[in-house]
Amino acid sequence: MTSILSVDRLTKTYDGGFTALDAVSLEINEGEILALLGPNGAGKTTLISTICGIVQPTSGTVSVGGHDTQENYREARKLIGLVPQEINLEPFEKVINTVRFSRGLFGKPRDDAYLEKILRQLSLWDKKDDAIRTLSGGMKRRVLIAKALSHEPRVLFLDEPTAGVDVELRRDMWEIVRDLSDSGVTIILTTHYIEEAEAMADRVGVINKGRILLVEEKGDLMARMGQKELRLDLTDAVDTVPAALTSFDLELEPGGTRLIYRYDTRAERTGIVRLLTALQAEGLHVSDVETKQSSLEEIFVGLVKEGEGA
Ligand SMILES: Nc1ncnc2c1ncn2[C@@H]1O[C@H](COP(=O)(O)OP(=O)(O)OP(=O)(O)O)[C@@H](O)[C@H]1O
Repeated sequence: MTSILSVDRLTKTYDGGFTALDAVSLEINEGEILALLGPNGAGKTTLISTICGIVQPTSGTVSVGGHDTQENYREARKLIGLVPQEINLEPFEKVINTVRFSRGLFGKPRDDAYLEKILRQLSLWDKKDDAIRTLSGGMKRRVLIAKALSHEPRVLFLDEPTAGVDVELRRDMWEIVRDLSDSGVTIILTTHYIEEAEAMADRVGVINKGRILLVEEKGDLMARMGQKELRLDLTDAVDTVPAALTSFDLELEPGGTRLIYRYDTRAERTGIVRLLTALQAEGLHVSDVETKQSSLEEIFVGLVKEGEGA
């Protein structure tokens, strides 16, 4: 895997003395989709803005495609496209003109064929001559993406691409992001929606209070998320898990009347029926059952809490 973006101990302390980024290090691989998940005020926008050169870092370095953003800002910035959180478009401008103008800002020669390609990809081609103010909110967001892609960046940042967007548009956006990824663009998006990270990302990073708490393959996180607990209350207490049941992943709670069985919800067989049959064969009677899902949400909330306790 080739690294396209390298963030090394990036720290940002704002003028008032508030540290919004605290020694953040992150390696982004070419072609991946990374979702940065974090609560309000975690530092997501500050991180993106610092990488894109909108905010000056207090210390640390960022390099994009081998170009240091401090020493070689213009070269580094050319490789980055940024879709901001807020819609900041010129209402009376035509779609095509605003996208063409964005490309020009990066000193790229006019290339109508390329702009047609991205406008088509974003289902905006038939709106190219429409004034921005006549577009729906979802289309305006797509225009922001078209602008960000206009100079052919290799890395695209999407800051909260679906904040305040309805469920249907959110799904549209997910599809667009996947499409862009398939066309070879590396994507870093921020979100507070866990399901968004689940739906799109190859890797998920969790950020809170200016610190990266983890960066992990989504599959690994999902494997943890897939865990479910079955709690079985026994009529009579036992001292230990009976030998016949040791092949099951069972935990006996203190007091001896509750067994906890952990299983993978995505497995073809959960083993529950087998477990209940084995319990019966052992002469153990179950008086009540309860299940509990450990979700990515719980993992996320747990991580954030742990980080705060530290
Ligand atoms: N210009 C600034 N001066 C001082 N503090 C700032 C400035 N910009 C942001 N902050 C603070 O830095 C922290 C991180 O803000 P940031 O916008 O990066 O968070 P975020 O994770 O993007 O949040 P959200 O999800 O709400 O957009 C916040 O506490 C915010 O108040």
